[in-house]
Amino acid sequence: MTDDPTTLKIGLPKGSLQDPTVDLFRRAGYVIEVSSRNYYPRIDDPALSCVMFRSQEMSRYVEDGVIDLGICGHDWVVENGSDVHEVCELKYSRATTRPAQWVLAVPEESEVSTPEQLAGGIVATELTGTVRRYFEEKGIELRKIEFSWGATEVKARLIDAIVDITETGSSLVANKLRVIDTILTSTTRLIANQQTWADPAKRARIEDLALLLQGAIAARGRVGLKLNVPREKLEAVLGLLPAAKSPTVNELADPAWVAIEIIVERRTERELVPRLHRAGATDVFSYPLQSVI
Ligand SMILES: Nc1ncnc2c1ncn2[C@@H]1O[C@H](COP(=O)(O)OP(=O)(O)OP(=O)(O)O)[C@@H](O)[C@H]1O
Ligand SMILES: O=P(O)(O)OC[C@H]1O[C@H](OP(=O)(O)OP(=O)(O)O)[C@H](O)[C@@H]1O
Ligand SMILES: [Mg+2]
Repeated sequence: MTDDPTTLKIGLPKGSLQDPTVDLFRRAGYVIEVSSRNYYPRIDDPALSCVMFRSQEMSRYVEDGVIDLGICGHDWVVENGSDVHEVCELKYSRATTRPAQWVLAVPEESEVSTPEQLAGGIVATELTGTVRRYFEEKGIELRKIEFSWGATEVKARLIDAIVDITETGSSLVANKLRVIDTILTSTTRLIANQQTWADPAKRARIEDLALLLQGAIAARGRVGLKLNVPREKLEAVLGLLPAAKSPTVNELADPAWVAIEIIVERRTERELVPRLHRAGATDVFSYPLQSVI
């Protein structure tokens, strides 16, 4: 890491969020290299220096100014009660773009179906502070909230319940667990040290970084479409396109034809393209987008 005071020190999350975070930086246009035992990834931006931390600890180091910025789950900012500035939400988890959820779960065969029925029981979790507050706010007294180092699902049958994180739900299904409540929903965040954020020059650079990262996320769900249309069918084809943004319409060498270019939601592509073709569009091709800002 550099000691240059103008360099922004950013913490990248080790663990669950590591691969999707590195992938996000690459799609945002950075060349970033991570090697397995070196916790200082190399990045091709001289104004940024990277260090890897566990997501759980990120907000503490950002709060203390050890690093200027960090990427971590919102859950651990809440759990640590850190005074940091949340610059923006970055919508990705370990495997999907869905948020991760901390859920209160019991074995499928358990008679418990409400948190109140857990009074006097033992609950295991990694997120002890947040879980303690949850039960306190409901006025439910437990015998114990036990810290779990991991493999939390297995403990549900040894004690009364667990609070663990779920994203795809496959671990809950595999361990035959039933969710009785959601305690916290969490997405990934870009967080900044309060003093760094208060510095206008640094803030502008952080905002630029946020824009690039969010642009790469926005591009993931969209595709570009390019198509040629006979001029007399232009109106019919335009009528099929999403209304929110007007498409680019370009002249072609042959005055009887025009070319249309538009960005659409990836999930609508399959339905839209055959309809455009039927309406007279030819040479329809779609391409992935690197970034949408
Ligand atoms: N599917 C997921 N499982 C676990 N954490 C996830 C998932 N999706 C997103 N996260 C986020 O990742 C962070 C936890 O990451 P971290 O890698 O440090 O823990 P971990 O995955 O439990 O690590 P370990 O492999 O040691 O269990 C949290 O902020 C959490 O919200
Ligand atoms: O809903 P899913 O997509 O299945 O994801 C949730 C799983 O991921 C995490 O486990 P992790 O790999 O961190 O192992 P750990 O339980 O040992 O921490 C979490 O503790 C769940 O087990
Ligand atoms: Mg884990």
